[in-house]
Parts: sequence; C-alpha cells; structure tokens
Amino acid sequence: MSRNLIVAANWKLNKGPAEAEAFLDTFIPKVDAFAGSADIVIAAPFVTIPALAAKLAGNNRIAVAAQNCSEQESGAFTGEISTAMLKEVGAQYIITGHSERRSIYGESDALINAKNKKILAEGLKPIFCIGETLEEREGGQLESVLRTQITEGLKDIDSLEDVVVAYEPVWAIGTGVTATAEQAQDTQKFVRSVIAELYDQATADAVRIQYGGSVKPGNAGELLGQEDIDGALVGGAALEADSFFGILENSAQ
Ligand SMILES: O=C[C@H](O)COP(=O)(O)O
Repeated sequence: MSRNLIVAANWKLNKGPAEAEAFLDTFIPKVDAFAGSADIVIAAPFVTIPALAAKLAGNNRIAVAAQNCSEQESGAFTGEISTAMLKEVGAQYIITGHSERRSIYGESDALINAKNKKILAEGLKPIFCIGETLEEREGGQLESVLRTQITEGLKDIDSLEDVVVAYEPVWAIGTGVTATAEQAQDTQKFVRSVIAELYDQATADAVRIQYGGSVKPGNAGELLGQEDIDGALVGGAALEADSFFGILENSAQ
C-alpha cells in the first residue's frame, strides 16, 4: 500500500510572524526546487498563522496548521480559539493530543476526541498524537496505553480519510533520544492493527501514521523508510529551514 509521506513542522512556542516569514524566505525556494512528493505542513503559534497563510497563498505544496483549538463553537470560553477562526485565517490541519497538551495542560482522551470531531466537522484535518511514557513502555503498558488513546480519541469518528495519526513516544520528544527505526516500526504496525480492529483493513492501510521524537536529517531516511512510518512530526529540527528541508530531502520516496 503506498501512502504519500506527510512531513510536518511543529514550531511549538517559537516563531512570531516576522521569524516565520524569514524561515519561509529560505524554505520556499528549496521546496520549489525539490522533486519529492511529500505533503509538507507547518504548525505555527496562533498569531503566526495569518502571516504564514499570506506568504503561502497559492502555494499548494506547503500547508498551514494550528497546534491546538477549542472543542467549543463560540461563547464564554476565555482564551480559546475556534476551528472556524482557524479555518478563516488559513489553517488546514490542527494538532491534537500532543503529549505536551496531555501532560502540561491535563487534556483528557475525551477532550481530545471532542477536538478531533470539531476539527473534522469544520472540514479541517486533525494530526492526532498518541504516545507512551518511558515508565509505561518499561512497565509493559505500551499496547494498552496506545489502544486506549486511539479508541477514545477516535470515538464516534466514522471515517479516517482526513485524519493523520502521529505516534510520538514521550521519552523521545525533545530529548535527542530517538526510538530506533525497529521500535518505531513495530509500534506503528501495532497502531495500524488497532485501527484495523476498530475500523477495517482498508482504513488501516490508508491512514497515514507519522513518527515524532527527535527526528533530524540524519535519522529521517531510516525512520521514514519503514513500512508503517508515513512521515514525521518534527519539533526542534524544524526550527531551521535547512534542517527541516534536510529531513524532507533525506526522506524522499
Ligand atoms: O511535535 C513534535 C514532537 O513533539 C517532537 O519534538 P522533537 O522533534 O523536538 O523531539
């Protein structure tokens, strides 16, 4: 089954509009000259999205993403941003379930599920993150943790056509410790098997599963060359245009 790679930058709490524009000044010409077919996504802070979207207007190779959204439509929810607002300013994807949102901001599987449903109802695409802590992996809970996150996060979602899943072992995020290609492949094969159980084999074969956690130009080729790894969600190494482009280049199919 061939699935087009999807390589996404998650800038986290980095880059206001001016820095983002400077990044694109270097990055866009590289992508223009690049023959690879991967879908490219940049997830920026909310206030940076309009500048990114303006600079990428008419560019059909690089899509814009948000890193979070409200599960609510509108109303008295101070500090929240709706999917409709994000769509209006040019976001096409929204990250959900990132481990930093789960652990630092206490987001539950139920909240993440509500966000996934809201994003899909808005006609946008969730990049739905799952992943285990080192303690959970070493304690033999890897499969049960992932199974729960997948089952609860995708509850009552009929089609995965617009859903991207990102497997990010928490112990590999921002630590410089990458899962080995074998560990990532084995786990992502398991993730796909859970999706086949919950949906069907055709859905599991079609859904794209990214790997995230200390991906860099030097390890992207091996990781993204694995059968069940269909792209990357990149944090630190996506902050510099050369390094993010190096990941794309080294993972070209
Ligand atoms: O969303 C991206 C991940 O948290 C990975 O971050 P990292 O590449 O800095 O390890």
